[in-house]
Amino acid sequence: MKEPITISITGAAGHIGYALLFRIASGSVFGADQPVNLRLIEIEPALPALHGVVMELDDCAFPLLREVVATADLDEGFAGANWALLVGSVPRKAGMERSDLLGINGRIFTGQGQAIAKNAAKNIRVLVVGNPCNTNALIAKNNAAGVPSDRFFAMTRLDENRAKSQLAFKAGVHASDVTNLCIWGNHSSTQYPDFTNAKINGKPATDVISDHDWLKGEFISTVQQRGAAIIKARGASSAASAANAAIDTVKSLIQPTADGDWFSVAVCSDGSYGIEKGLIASMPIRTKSDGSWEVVQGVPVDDFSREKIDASVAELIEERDAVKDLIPS
Ligand SMILES: NC(=O)C1=CN([C@@H]2O[C@H](COP(=O)(O)OP(=O)(O)OC[C@H]3O[C@@H](n4cnc5c(N)ncnc54)[C@H](O)[C@@H]3O)[C@@H](O)[C@H]2O)C=CC1
Ligand SMILES: O=C([O-])CC(=O)C(=O)O
Repeated sequence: MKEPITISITGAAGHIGYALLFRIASGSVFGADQPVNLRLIEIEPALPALHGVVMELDDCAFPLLREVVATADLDEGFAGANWALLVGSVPRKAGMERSDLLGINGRIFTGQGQAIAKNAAKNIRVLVVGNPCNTNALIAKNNAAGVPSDRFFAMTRLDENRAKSQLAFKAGVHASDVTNLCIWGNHSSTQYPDFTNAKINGKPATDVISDHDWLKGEFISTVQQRGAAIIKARGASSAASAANAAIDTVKSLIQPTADGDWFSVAVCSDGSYGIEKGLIASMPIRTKSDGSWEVVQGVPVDDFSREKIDASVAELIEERDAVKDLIPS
């Protein structure tokens, strides 16, 4: 039996938390031979609800689940963490942009970044889900002195999965037939789902789908606005699909990427593709056989794509400038 790994999850009593914890505890994320410890972090008022969730975890009698800690104390919550899934934060309501949450949520990620730096394991990896996730990840990264920048990620996988499903519906194929789908930029309504490099059963999506007006118009706006459409329909923001995307992200970061493919996650830019260094921006990523990741280089960026990527990166710069006081110089 392997040594247990420790996963810290904030917002564990929330909607996404409820859809996430049980899949991690069951072994469907880190593997059927990998025991896990869960350190579940909530704000004080949500601790009673969190205790109910812990009772349910107990009642599953998961063979791989070892220690479960429920706490509002960040030092205790991130102690020895190998992975930190930062979900805890307020979701937006109908009519809001995700960036409207910066003032409410941004501050959460200063203390969490500091606590991660102080308490987590040396190999910590941090996935930020709470919105606006790119800039919250930027805040966490910049407050986590000593933790390398390549350990911080923000989630754009839900957007990738949404884009794959939309292309698959249009082409009359299954979503798993769609590969090489990159979301560029911010997890926001400026994000760019790049159909120009996507493939459907190995062929360019632009050859398989002849309706290029749809690709350039309705496809992009459907993906950009999908979160808002779910809030309108459900009266609450995506939770099960978001938890599923968080799981897909972690799995993609721990398993080698299929040859020639890539996946989407926002990482700390090294300046690739002209994206300002230091921003947390989504781009094409692959995981190598040694478990490290790299930005896939040489993905063609035409004039149409360039304009879209630049618009989303400009928004990331605006968000960063708006939270200057949360980022130590
Ligand atoms: N990146 C993405 O693709 C997506 C991101 N989201 C975002 O995920 C976040 C969580 O969504 P839901 O689970 O639906 O919301 P929710 O309101 O159901 O749960 C959030 C939980 O976070 C907790 N929380 C608040 N502040 C906290 C703090 N400082 N420390 C620890 N926990 C704290 C709350 O008590 C609550 O239990 C929202 O910001 C939402 O916008 C949602 C869907 C997709
Ligand atoms: O739209 C929202 O506020 C929640 C979210 O991030 C998504 O569903 O992509």
